[in-house]
Amino acid sequence: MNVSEALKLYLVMGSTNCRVFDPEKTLAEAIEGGITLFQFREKGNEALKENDCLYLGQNLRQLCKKNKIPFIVNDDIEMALELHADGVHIGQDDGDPYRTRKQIGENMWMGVSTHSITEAHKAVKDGADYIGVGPMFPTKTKEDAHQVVGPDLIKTIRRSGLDQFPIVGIGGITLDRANLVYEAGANGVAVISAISGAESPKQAAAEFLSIKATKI
Ligand SMILES: Cc1ncc(COP(=O)(O)OP(=O)(O)O)c(N)n1
Ligand SMILES: Cc1ncsc1CCOP(=O)(O)O
Ligand SMILES: [Mg+2]
Repeated sequence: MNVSEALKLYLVMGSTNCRVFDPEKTLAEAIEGGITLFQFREKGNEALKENDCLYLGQNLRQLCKKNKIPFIVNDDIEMALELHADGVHIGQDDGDPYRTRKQIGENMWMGVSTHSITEAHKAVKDGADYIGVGPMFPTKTKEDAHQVVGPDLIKTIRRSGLDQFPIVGIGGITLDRANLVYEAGANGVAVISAISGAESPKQAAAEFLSIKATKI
C-alpha cells in the first residue's frame, strides 16, 4: 500500500479518546470497519505514561501488524523505533523534520502537520511523506488546536503545485462533513472522535469508507 492509499481512512487514537470500548477493542472494530492507517496518539490529562503507554502501544501495534494496517506513532520518535512502527507523525512544534528523518531512516513514513501553504511546502521540502492539514472544522478533541483552516486550505495547497502530494485532512471531521474534505482534494480523512467515540467504531469506519466510495 502506498502512502496516498493508506491515508484514505486514517484513525488517530489513544486511550483517552475511547469512550465506549477499550483501545484494543476500539481499534479491532475500526479495522473490521475498514480503516486504512492507524496513529497511536496517547495524549491528554489522563494519558497513560511510560510502561503503561508502551504496553498499550505494543498491543495496538500487534493488532495492526496482524491486520496489515500501517502503524504510525505520534510525536515520540523513540517509541516509534521501539515499536517498529511504520512511521511517525510530527507537528510544527515537535522538532526538526530533518533530524527526525535522520533518526528514522528512509524506510519509515514521516507525516507532518501543516496549517498554511508555507508550512505545507516546507514540510514537502523537509522530506515529509504526507502532510496533515487542519483543523478542517472546530474540534473539542485537541485543546491546543490551531484555528480552523477549513477544507479550502486543501484546495489552495493543491493549486499551489502540490497537486499529487499525499494530503490528509484532520479536525472535527464527522460523517456529515467528510465529503467536503474529500471534495477539496484530500487523499483521505484523519478522524479521532467520530470513530473512537462511536457506539460502533466498526460501523462508523464502514460509513466513512462508503462516503469516499460513492461521492468522489
Ligand atoms: C494526521 C495528523 N495530522 C495532524 C496531527 C496533529 O499533530 P500536532 O499538531 O503535532 O498535534 P498533536 O497531535 O501532537 O497534539 C496529527 N496528530 N495527525
Ligand atoms: C490531533 C488533531 N490535530 C488537529 S485537530 C486534531 C483533533 C482531531 O480530533 P477529532 O477528529 O475528534 O476532531
Ligand atoms: Mg504533535
